[in-house]
Amino acid sequence: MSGRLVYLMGPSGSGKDSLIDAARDALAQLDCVVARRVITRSAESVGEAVQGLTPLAFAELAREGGFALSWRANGLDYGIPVQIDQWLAQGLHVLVNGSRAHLSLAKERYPQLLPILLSVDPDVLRERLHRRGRESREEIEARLARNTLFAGGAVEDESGGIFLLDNSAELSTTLARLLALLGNEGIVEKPRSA
Ligand SMILES: Nc1ncnc2c1ncn2[C@@H]1O[C@H](COP(=O)(O)OP(=O)(O)OP(=O)(O)O)[C@@H](O)[C@H]1O
Ligand SMILES: O=P(O)(O)OC[C@H]1O[C@H](OP(=O)(O)O)[C@H](O)[C@@H]1O
Repeated sequence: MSGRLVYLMGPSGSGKDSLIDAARDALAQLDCVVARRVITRSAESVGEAVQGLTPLAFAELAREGGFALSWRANGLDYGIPVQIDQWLAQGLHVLVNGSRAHLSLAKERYPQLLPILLSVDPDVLRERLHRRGRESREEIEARLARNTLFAGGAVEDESGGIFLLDNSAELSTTLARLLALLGNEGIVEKPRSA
């Protein structure tokens, strides 16, 4: 039986990495693996544990079929290693930190994927990006501007089967709601044989 791809997306700064980190132990109990992304981001950047590659090395890996999913955003290339297909085939669930713009292509490859959109109040988002301090002021403005591409669009629409998760308040509240959602979708701890 194959596992389910959990596709977590949302604006830069909405808290995807924080939520994934907070959920890591609980996800392991649910046989849900978190995919490690490959990003052409400099190794000095603060943030999630990713594999950093040069644009050239990234392109080479993409040509060799190394990515199950890949996209370009915020001036960077992002890739999800093709290894996730093995995990899914083994019955493990896989959570990816995805891109809103890439959702429709991701759905083509993984029709059963569970799309979750993390959102946050715009003023809170700006404040969190500045406080995190990973990007320059200009880069932060570009990231905030990118959100207008999605405002009011299909990706915000729950009727398209996308689950909306608000992270404007406490992370622990968002975590509890994420785990409840996964449970409702049948992603539950498997009974262990003695
Ligand atoms: N519920 C929350 N309450 C307060 N601060 C939060 C909350 N969730 C996340 N943060 C903080 O907001 C900032 C952005 O969070 P995070 O880096 O997890 O976002 P992200 O969606 O992964 O962004 P990106 O896509 O750019 O990597 C971080 O400094 C994080 O500590
Ligand atoms: O704007 P959209 O298409 O949703 O996504 C763009 C990409 O930017 C963010 O990454 P990061 O802030 O560079 O870590 C997201 O995680 C995503 O991968």
